[in-house]
Formats: sequence, C-alpha cells, structure tokens
Amino acid sequence: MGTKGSLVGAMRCALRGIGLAWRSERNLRIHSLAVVVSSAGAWALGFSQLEWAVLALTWALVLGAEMINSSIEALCDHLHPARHPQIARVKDVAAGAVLVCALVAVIVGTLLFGPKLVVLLGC
Ligand SMILES: Nc1ncnc2c1ncn2[C@@H]1O[C@H](COP(=O)(O)OP(=O)(O)OP(=O)(O)O)[C@@H](O)[C@H]1O
Repeated sequence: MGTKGSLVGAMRCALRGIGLAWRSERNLRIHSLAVVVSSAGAWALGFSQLEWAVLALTWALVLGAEMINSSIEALCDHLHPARHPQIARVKDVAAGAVLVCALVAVIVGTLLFGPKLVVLLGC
C-alpha cells in the first residue's frame, strides 16, 4: 500500500531523512555530540524549565540548519555536478546560514552556562 499523502508515510520519510543525514554528515554528528555534552552540563547545573527550553530551541536551530544545508548541497551536486560559480554561491550562502546559527548557539550557550559556571567555580 502506498504511503503517499499519509501522516505515517510523511513521518517515515522524515525519519529516513534524519537517518540519511546522520550517516552522511560528519558535522551533524559533531553538533549532536554538542547536544549530548550541553545536556549533561545543563543537568549537572540544574537548569530551569525555561533554560532547558532555550537550550532545546538552540539545538533545533543548529541541527535543522545543518540538515537543510546538507540537503541543499546534495541537490546542487545532483543537478549540477560540474563546478559553477552559481553553485558555489548557493553552497556558500547555505554554509553561511549554518555558521550564523552556530555562532548564535555559542552566544546562547555562554549566556546560559557562563553565570552558573562563574558561581560554581567562585570566580
Ligand atoms: N559544483 C561546485 N561549483 C563551484 N563551487 C563548488 C562546487 N561544489 C562545491 N563548491 C565550493 O566548495 C565548497 C564546499 O562544498 P562541498 O559541497 O564540498 O561542501 P562540504 O565541504 O561537503 O560542506 P560540509 O562540510 O558543510 O558538508 C562550497 O561552499 C563551494 O564554495
């Protein structure tokens, strides 16, 4: 039976996409490691519900941007395997979007973890 159009089918495709991205994208695995490390830190530092929510949104921002970037790269490579300045532009802008998200994540992480670490370490 075809799954086209069904909610379950759409979910299955999305999960397959996550699996594909996980297997093929090294940067996604690195960012996922940051999720695990920051989770452990947030748990150890007793983050509030609001702090967890901000942290979770930051993870979604970075991981989502990385996955969209990788799908844009795959589309470019499929449609135009040869080198072309317009492909370079598309890929560079997509990579720039990931960088913006990663820099924002660093700022958010510093704001969330910084004050708690200062108190903990007695600086
Ligand atoms: N077909 C192309 N034509 C012109 N420039 C390209 C092309 N493919 C890649 N580039 C240039 O090389 C850069 C890296 O592209 P590539 O597809 O190798 O990404 P990547 O190194 O795998 O990135 P990531 O680490 O995010 O997966 C692009 O940002 C672009 O500047």
